[in-house]
Amino acid sequence: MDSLDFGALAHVNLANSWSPWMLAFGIAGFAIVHMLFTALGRALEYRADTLYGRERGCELPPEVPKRWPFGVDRIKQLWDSNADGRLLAFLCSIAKDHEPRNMLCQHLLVGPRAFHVLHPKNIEALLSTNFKDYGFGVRPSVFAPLLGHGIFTQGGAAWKHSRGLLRKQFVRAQYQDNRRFHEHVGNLINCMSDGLVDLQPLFFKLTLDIATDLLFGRSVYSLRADIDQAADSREFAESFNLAQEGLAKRFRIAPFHFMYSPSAFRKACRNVHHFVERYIREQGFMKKTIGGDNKANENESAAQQDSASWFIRQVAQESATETDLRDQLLNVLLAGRDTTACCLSWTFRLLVRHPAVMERLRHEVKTVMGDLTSPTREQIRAISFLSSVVKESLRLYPPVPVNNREAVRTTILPTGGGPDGTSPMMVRKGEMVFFSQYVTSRKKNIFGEDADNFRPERWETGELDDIGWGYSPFIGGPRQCLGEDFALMEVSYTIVRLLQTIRIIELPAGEKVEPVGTERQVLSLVLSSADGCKVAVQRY
Ligand code: HEM
Repeated sequence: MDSLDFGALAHVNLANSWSPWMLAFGIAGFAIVHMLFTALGRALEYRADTLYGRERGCELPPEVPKRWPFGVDRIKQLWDSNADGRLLAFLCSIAKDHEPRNMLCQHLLVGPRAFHVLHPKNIEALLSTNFKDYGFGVRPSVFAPLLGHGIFTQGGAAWKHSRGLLRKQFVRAQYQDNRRFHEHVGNLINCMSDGLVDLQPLFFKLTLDIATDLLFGRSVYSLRADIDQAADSREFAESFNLAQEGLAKRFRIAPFHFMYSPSAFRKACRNVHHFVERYIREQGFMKKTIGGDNKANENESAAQQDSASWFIRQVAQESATETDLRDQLLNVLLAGRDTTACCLSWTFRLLVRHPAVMERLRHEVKTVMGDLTSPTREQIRAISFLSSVVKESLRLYPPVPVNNREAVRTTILPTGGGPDGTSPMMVRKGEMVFFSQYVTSRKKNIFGEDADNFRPERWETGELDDIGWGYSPFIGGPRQCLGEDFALMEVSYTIVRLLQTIRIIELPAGEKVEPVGTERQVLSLVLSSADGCKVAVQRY
């Protein structure tokens, strides 16, 4: 019995002392088998993709030359040119080195292969024909702290829902008069007294005021900061700017974005969220959705539907929670605010440097408008040279100058591969495709020998009638900018009113005139001028 007892005891002890080891070995064994299977799966997938590409005649484009391991020299060049405010000029110079086809790929650090495509056929495949083969990669998590889940960061069914919901509101906005613009552009004009004015920061305030007015039905009135702006609106505007700067920093280091989340950035995001949530609650936009029943909103009175807050009310109807509603509005605010401000700012920078264009525009505004002071949509459309000026400004300075997508499955770009650059190119799952309207805009085989020059007349002669995917500052395909019409009307209205109310808007004495595209720029989420948009003004 005794010996039996000892044996049983020894067995138990042995089992106790061996079990953690066995567990560790088991886990390690499982991990190794898992890794082997994953590697095998990847190898098989890689081989199947290679065959798929070979059968379709796919070839790679040339690789961007690099001298140091992992392309560290290239990263340094990108970093330095960005710090110098000349990143896009640097990208253009690389494209020029590879004329005429400009199709390149590169590997940096240990990241996936990245393709750089400029050919309109490839842009069309990327954004339209093979739209479903691409996603945003890390974009959603880069933007998450401020934007949460909304149209700008979503994909798949969630994006489709957001798109359908918001599209209805933007269609409705097209039938509205320009009253909203009138008030805020009036505030802008009041901020300008005779002498030197930097228009760029004023345009950022203007577009924030207009966008918050459209989306929330309540403007934050940042152009009235020195008069009667409410304290909470001021805090929102400041926090939104700070949070956006933080997002731009995270975007710049995209694969390592999680490393940038300082407390000031997190606080700014929190302030923005609290402001919108408080407003939603105070106004009771979600009140009737308690218990998941938001049908009651459909019975809103006609007066409510017509009120200034129609946009937020409509979006609330199809939002499940307060957070969904908040996120959706912040997504649109981010998409629509800086882009429009940059467009206005570059347009005036160009106009004051091209006085003959400014003069002709003034003349056409006067001819159509006479002494009328509140331009309607129809009157704005009748000033046809205005649309050419804005188009040309968006060509040379697209507010979103560089963009990218990540392949969610292996797919094909129709051209650019092989020694003569005409073979299709295979993009494997996980690889990146970069495209740049800024660089494409300077291609002479698309826009002619004077592609680098500001010449709005090129849009009047019919020479660009077939431009198609060669010109897409609002991109195209299923994710085409929803605010295009709104933005163009906002920009046009502002230009008309400034020309009507300010007798002289010109280049200040001593201000530099550099060839288009050689000035210092700031590339954050959008493209702005490092030296602002300084003008000398004299009112009537
Ligand atoms: C000149 C001004 C503008 C330009 C150049 C512009 C450009 C763009 C571009 C390039 C995109 C695509 C981004 C991507 O998918 O990677 C986009 C998307 C979007 N834009 Fe604009 N935008 C402008 C103004 C506006 C305005 C004023 C609004 C709204 C008030 C707006 C709302 C949106 C929305 C909601 C999307 C997301 C569409 C989707 O993903 O389905 N944009 N815009």
